[in-house]
Formats: sequence, structure tokens, C-alpha cells
Amino acid sequence: MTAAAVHAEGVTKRFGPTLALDGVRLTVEAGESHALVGRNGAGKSTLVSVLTGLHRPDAGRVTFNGEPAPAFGDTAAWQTKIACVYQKSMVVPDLTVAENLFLNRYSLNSSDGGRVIRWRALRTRARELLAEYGVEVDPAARAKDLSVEQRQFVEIARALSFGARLIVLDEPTAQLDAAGIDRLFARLRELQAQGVAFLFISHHLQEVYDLCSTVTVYRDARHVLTAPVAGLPKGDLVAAMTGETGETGSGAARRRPPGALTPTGEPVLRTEGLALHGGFAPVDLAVRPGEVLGLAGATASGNTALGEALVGLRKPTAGTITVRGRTVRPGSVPDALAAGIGYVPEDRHRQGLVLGRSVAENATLTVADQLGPWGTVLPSRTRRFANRMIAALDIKTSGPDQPVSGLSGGNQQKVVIARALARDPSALVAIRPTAGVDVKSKEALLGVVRAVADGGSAAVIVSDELDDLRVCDRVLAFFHGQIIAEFGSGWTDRELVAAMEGLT
Ligand SMILES: Nc1ncnc2c1ncn2[C@@H]1O[C@H](COP(=O)(O)OP(=O)(O)OP(=O)(O)O)[C@@H](O)[C@H]1O
Repeated sequence: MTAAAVHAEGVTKRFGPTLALDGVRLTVEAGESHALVGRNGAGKSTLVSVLTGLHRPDAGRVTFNGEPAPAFGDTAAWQTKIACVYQKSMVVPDLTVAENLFLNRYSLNSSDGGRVIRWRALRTRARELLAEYGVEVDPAARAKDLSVEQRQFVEIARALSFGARLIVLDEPTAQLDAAGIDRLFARLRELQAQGVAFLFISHHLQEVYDLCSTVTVYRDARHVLTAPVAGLPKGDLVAAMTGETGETGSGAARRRPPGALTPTGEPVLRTEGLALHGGFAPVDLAVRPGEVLGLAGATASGNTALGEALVGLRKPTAGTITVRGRTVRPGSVPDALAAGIGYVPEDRHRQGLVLGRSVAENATLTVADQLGPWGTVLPSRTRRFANRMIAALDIKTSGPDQPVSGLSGGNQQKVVIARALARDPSALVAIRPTAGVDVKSKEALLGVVRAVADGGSAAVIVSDELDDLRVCDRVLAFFHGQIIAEFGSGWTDRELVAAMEGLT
């Protein structure tokens, strides 16, 4: 028997008062595709940090191929064991693919011991390396010009070139469309056949079933289950994650029966002839009080561009937007906010949060004017508001004063949503709001969007996730900048997916 690619046992890690890992274990066999799942804050990322040598555990033992893990701080040695392809790409955007591949390794390619970089040789080596792992990318291209998919392949090739035979994939499909996911999985299976092992972290349980042979579940910092994926009912997997038994998927987020409630009344949010050159063709939208409208579409279909135009992030080339009859200045985020549009961005890292600030401060960033007289902010009021949001959205935190940087990814996303809700928006626009959020929280967040609409506001969800779209009363499907289909409630997954792929 060959030794496990990685074996960890008794791993404990504390951050101040938070016990992030409590004596957990994990074994990934050589050439295995192993999923690690759990709710937001369960400890997955912390374990990855321990396995990749970024965090020193307080207790526990890690071995790679039966040998003890390298000494803490010996980065070069860790790189030969394991690599993590993060959601946020680690490649340097302004460098070429070749430079990124050999970052900090230039001396390998120089003729005189490391002082002169031989660019041509570097590019040739890069081309060979990419070809070896079947990655079709031009080594001379700038990293920033690559697609998400290409960047991930470059990172995987880089990791393998260090000798690592274990790769951690942290939500690798988050920004890929269906075809991209298929290509990624196909490559991963090929690499697996060559003996490369994968630790796959995802909140998309279907992907776990599609790709992995074994799954490990952590809950509240503890190991609760390791089992073969085949034959494990999805309900049991979710039960292990949540610690609850019984049916999931019920509750506020579920689709309403057809005709249960037809929103009536004057539209809250309206667009007339709204268009963005190169983004989307003219659209007339009318979202009524109580209505959740879905804008479905694959990457670059125009649905995200429209969502961003609604919130002022993009300046439309034609048309108007009104909220309760008030015209919104095109391309102005402050004016959209003032008009009553609440915005939940797709990418919390770029647009969402001030990481060094507390949960309370982040949750109230847009309502500072309501927290005290004359522009002052009263800490007690800020904390009260934050506490309400922490309870309502089930944010896992040690308290309102905890810096957001210490929250797990999914819990950070909840803070972003709290902030959008803080102003009691007339119209809420959420772009892929549940990316990185666990199954249970997903339901809660979508329930919150539903509740905002039920309170008399309008809501728009921009997404390609069927779970997000199921909450909607009406869904418009985009393809190449055009609306190609409209669905009331009662659509089937197959119909909507076909529409998003341009098949009508
Ligand atoms: N640097 C840190 N400082 C303080 N607390 C932290 C830090 N990193 C993680 N934690 C805490 O440790 C716990 C586990 O977090 P971790 O990021 O490992 O969860 P996760 O399972 O990866 O969640 P998600 O699915 O949301 O990414 C959380 O309660 C989190 O708030």
C-alpha cells in the first residue's frame, strides 16, 4: 500500500477565543479526489492553512506520503508537498504566464548562477511545462489577460512543477460557467489518473458527487464524517453538515406555488430602453412591490452588466432607471443608494468589505448618517444594529467588534448582505449573492431576499445558480446581451439551463 498523500490527525487550532479546529483528522490517499465540506466557519480554510504550512497548529500531526511535514516556515519544502489554488488567484497580474510560472525561481533558468534572466529560455521552459500538463495558454500572455479558467490551470501547472502531488482546490468553480466546469473536471480526472490527489472544497454538493470519491465533513471545528461518496444520500450529507436530521430545502426560500401571489401595484424599480453598448440590448424592466425578479445568464451574457448598471457601477449608453418614480443618475453609485437601491456585490473581496474593520462597522458602512446626530457615529447604536443583523443572518462571529478579516468567507458575505439591508432599500439588487455560502446559510440568505420583497420592496437577483433563481417570481434569461426567454414560476431546471446556454 502506498502512503497517503496527506494524513492529519488531532489537529487543533485556536484564534484567540475561537476554537477553529478541535482535534480534527483528514486522510487523502494518493491519486484520490477527496471533498472537504462543512458550513461557513466549520474550519475548512483553517485546516488548509495548516496543511499548506501557513498556520502552525496548536496540536496535531501532519504527514505527507508517510513523512513528517516540513519545518514551519520552510516554504520551499512545503511547495514540494502541497499547493492550494485559491478562489482569489495568486498569480501576479502584470507578469506574463512564463514569469508567473517561474516566480522566485529565475535562477533555474539563468546561465550564470542566477544574476541574468534568460527570457527566451524562460518562455521555452514555460511552454514545455504547460504542454506537459496539457494547458493551452500562451506563455507570453499577461496573467491579467487570462480567463479565470486559464489562471487556475496555470496555477495547477505551477504547483505540479514544484513536485507537489496534492492540490487543494478552494471553490474552483465559483467563477466558471458550465462548459468551463466540465473542462476543469476533465483535466482534474486526467491528472488524477497520473497519481495527483485533490482536496476539493466546495459548497456545491452536486460537484462533490460529480468529482470526488470520498467526502469528509467538519462541523463546528470537529470532524464528523468520512465516507465514500457513492451511496451516501445527499440528505445524510447535509444532515452531517448541519447536525440536524429531516428534510432540508424547505422554508422561505422555496419556490412559491404558481399564482400564489401575483405582485401588483406600481413598479418600484423600472427601466426604459436601458442599454449598454457591448453589454446588453435595450431592456424595459418593471419590478413590482413584493416581486423578486431573476436575471439569469452565463458569464458575459449581459445579466451581470445589467445588474451593475442598475446599481450605478456601469454607465448605461441609453435609457433610464427609476425607483418609485425618481430618476436615478446613470453610472452613479451614491445616487443609486440615495434613490433606495441596495446592492449586494458578487465579489466581497473587491467591492464588499473593509477587512481590518469590525463586523459592526462594516455592516453599518452605508448607514453612518442614521447612527448618531450630525454625522457622528454612536458606537452603542452601531453595535445594537450589528447585533440585530448577526442574529437575523446567523453570522458566526465572536461579536460585533470582531474584525471582518477573522470571519470565514461565507460569514463575510453575510456581512455584505447585512450592509445592503441596513438602509431598508426600496429595491435590492443582489449579484450572485450566495457564492461561497453553505447550503443552510444559502437558504437563510435567499429567505432574507424573499422577506425584503414580501415587506413591499422589489428585489432583483442576478445569477446563474438555479438555487438562487428558484426564489424568483419571474426569471429573464440572457444570452449574448439579449433576453431570450422569460419564465414565471414553475420552470424546470432543464428549461432554464437550456435558455442560459442559448437553446430556446
Ligand atoms: N485569522 C483569524 N482570526 C480569528 N478567527 C479566525 C481566523 N481565521 C478563521 N477564524 C475563525 O475560525 C473559524 C473557522 O473558520 P474557517 O475560515 O476555517 O471556516 P470555513 O469552514 O473555511 O468557512 P467558509 O465556508 O465560510 O469559508 C471561524 O469561526 C472563523 O471566524
